[in-house]
Amino acid sequence: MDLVNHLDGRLLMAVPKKGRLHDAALSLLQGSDIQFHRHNRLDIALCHNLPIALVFLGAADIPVFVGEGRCDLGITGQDQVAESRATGVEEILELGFGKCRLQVQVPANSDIWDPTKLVGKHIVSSFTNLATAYFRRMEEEVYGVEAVNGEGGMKTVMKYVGGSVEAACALGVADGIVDLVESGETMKAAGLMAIDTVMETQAVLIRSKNPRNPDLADVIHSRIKGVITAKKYVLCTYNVPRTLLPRMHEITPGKRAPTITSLEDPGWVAVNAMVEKKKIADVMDRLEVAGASDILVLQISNSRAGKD
Ligand SMILES: Nc1ncnc2c1ncn2[C@@H]1O[C@H](COP(=O)(O)OP(=O)(O)OP(=O)(O)O)[C@@H](O)[C@H]1O
Ligand SMILES: O=P(O)(O)OC[C@H]1O[C@H](OP(=O)(O)OP(=O)(O)O)[C@H](O)[C@@H]1O
Ligand SMILES: [Mg+2]
Repeated sequence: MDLVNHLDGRLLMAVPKKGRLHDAALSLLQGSDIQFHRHNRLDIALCHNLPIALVFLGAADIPVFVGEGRCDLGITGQDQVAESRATGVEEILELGFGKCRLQVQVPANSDIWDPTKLVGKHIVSSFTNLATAYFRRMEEEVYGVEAVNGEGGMKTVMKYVGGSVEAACALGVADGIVDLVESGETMKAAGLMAIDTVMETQAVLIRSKNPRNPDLADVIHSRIKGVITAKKYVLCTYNVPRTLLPRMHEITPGKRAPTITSLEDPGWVAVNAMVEKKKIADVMDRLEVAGASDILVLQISNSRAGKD
């Protein structure tokens, strides 16, 4: 198949080809009804039902491709967007997965508790741009702005490695590292401790500032937003005496406002409100105490909020 000719006129969407963001990104595409078949080993897949092609790339390369306008949309980490320094990229939607922190780490048995103590030493990271900017700030604290930006410049030595960054201290290559931490298991296993956070990150939907088909990019944005909202919220419905509505409104304000429907009994109303999944048990307890009855919670399989 001549894939290149088939790409003409299609919106190109970059998706992490492996790693921590791959599965969750594919599940978002599935929820958004972006149908495709990826041939074995091919990094480009045409969608059957939309004029879109998916491009499977490393998470670090995605902001670069989108920033240069070679792809129109992409899913990657905020850390990768910041590290790439891509200027042609907009972060348009936080996706709620791939949450972790980029942290400065040192051997747990070392006496370095303060990151300024790493100034002038050897640092290893996959995020050398972010780490360099961070240590420039530390050096400015230690030596003053002029000394750091003048002749001689940075004294901290920065080295790039593409993975398994945690091994660098044990191998004697680094005094400290800058790497991602989620559960802390990897850091602990490597005998390291975190002494500062460079940035918090999660996966984001990014968009080129000049997408090929802005209307289709908006449609995909809106579909993905709908899937995320549906995952985050449940629909809570209950009956309540009309006189208690002000209190109920406080407990379930909904996303915009709750929907109130009259019942045959003129003294009663039915209420529908979206509630964040993580708060629903507490909300149900409070509704019950406040006098609501027939409380039901329904899963939302998809959603579309419309224009804000
Ligand atoms: N432990 C983690 N928990 C949550 N999100 C993470 C974690 N590690 C990385 N990420 C996020 O995923 C992005 C891609 O990192 P990942 O390590 O999956 O990619 P990779 O290095 O291309 O793949 P691999 O490590 O499999 O070679 C990171 O930039 C970060 O945003
Ligand atoms: O705090 P934790 O839950 O242990 O997660 C953090 C680890 O996850 C990522 O590594 P990954 O699995 O991508 O391996 P890599 O180092 O080879 O990239 C990251 O680079 C950390 O090493
Ligand atoms: Mg990795």
